[in-house]
Amino acid sequence: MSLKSLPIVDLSGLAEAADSGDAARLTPLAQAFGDACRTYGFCYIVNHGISLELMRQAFAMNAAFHDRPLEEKQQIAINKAHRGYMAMASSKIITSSIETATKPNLSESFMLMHEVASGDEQEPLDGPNQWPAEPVEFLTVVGGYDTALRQLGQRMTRMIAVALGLAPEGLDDYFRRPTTFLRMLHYPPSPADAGEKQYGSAPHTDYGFITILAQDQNGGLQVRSGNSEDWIDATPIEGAFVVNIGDMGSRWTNGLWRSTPHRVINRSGNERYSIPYFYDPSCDKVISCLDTCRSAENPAQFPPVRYGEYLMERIDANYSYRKA
Ligand SMILES: O=C(O)CCC(=O)C(=O)O
Ligand SMILES: [Fe+2]
Repeated sequence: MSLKSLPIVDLSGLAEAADSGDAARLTPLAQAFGDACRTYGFCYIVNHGISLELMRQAFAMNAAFHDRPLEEKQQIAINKAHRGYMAMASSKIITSSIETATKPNLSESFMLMHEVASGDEQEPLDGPNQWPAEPVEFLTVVGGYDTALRQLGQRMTRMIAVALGLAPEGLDDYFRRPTTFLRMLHYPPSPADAGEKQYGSAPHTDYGFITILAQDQNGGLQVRSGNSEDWIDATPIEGAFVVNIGDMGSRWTNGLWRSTPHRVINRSGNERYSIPYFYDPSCDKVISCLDTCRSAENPAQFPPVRYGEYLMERIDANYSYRKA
């Protein structure tokens, strides 16, 4: 199958329906979202409840942070808990089944994860976040954005449960301590002489459950069309998020929902900023094929896996700082 543009799913009413666990009101949203996930693994969402103003403020912080001097950003260089600043060219996608990455990605980023107080660490990636001292509003704005996105992830998970034939609360237990990554990305313009395979983000699938991505107006994100070699532009829509299913989301659903390859090439000539938010299960949860996604004719394709173990394998393979 090939497609020209991603479907747009209207989530009006999600907050009330999800918070009250109202399956009947979640059903129409769940149907539209589930269709997109089965067919494309990608869609835009609109009327999702996050204000345009908050999105704009988060982008302003993204640009202001990356404008700070490199030495200052390096003071919060990414740590073993995967939190902090990742300099240009430090992530290369090794586990991609799509294409062997030959050059590091042309991007720098700031990674914020779910907060774990010092002394409360239980999992390999647990630990406190590293906040920059400048810009001074960063913690308040980005912390607020992170909280809002977590709530959206929670609500969408109730819709997703319904889409997968469960009660609205059917997946709640897996997300008691969700594993979250908020990544503030900066992509410089791709140089005019950039050769083949020089990407802002090389072709990959995401590891986790769902990704809720905000992008600026520059464009550059492309999504693979069906099983073909064509790429379609995820053209920016102001105020919308691009949502996609990650490998764990696909595995959980026995492959019924797709984890679709995507890539970024910033040909706009401008600095490009994006903020993906990865909303994943608690690390201590074992993910096995959902009962509603298997049958005698369609048995489970993947063995159960503890989410934390699966995640560490992917993270250790893809980030050079972990090998240092
Ligand atoms: O920057 C983007 O538009 C996409 C980023 C992405 O795919 C990722 O970080 O996994
Ligand atoms: Fe991605």
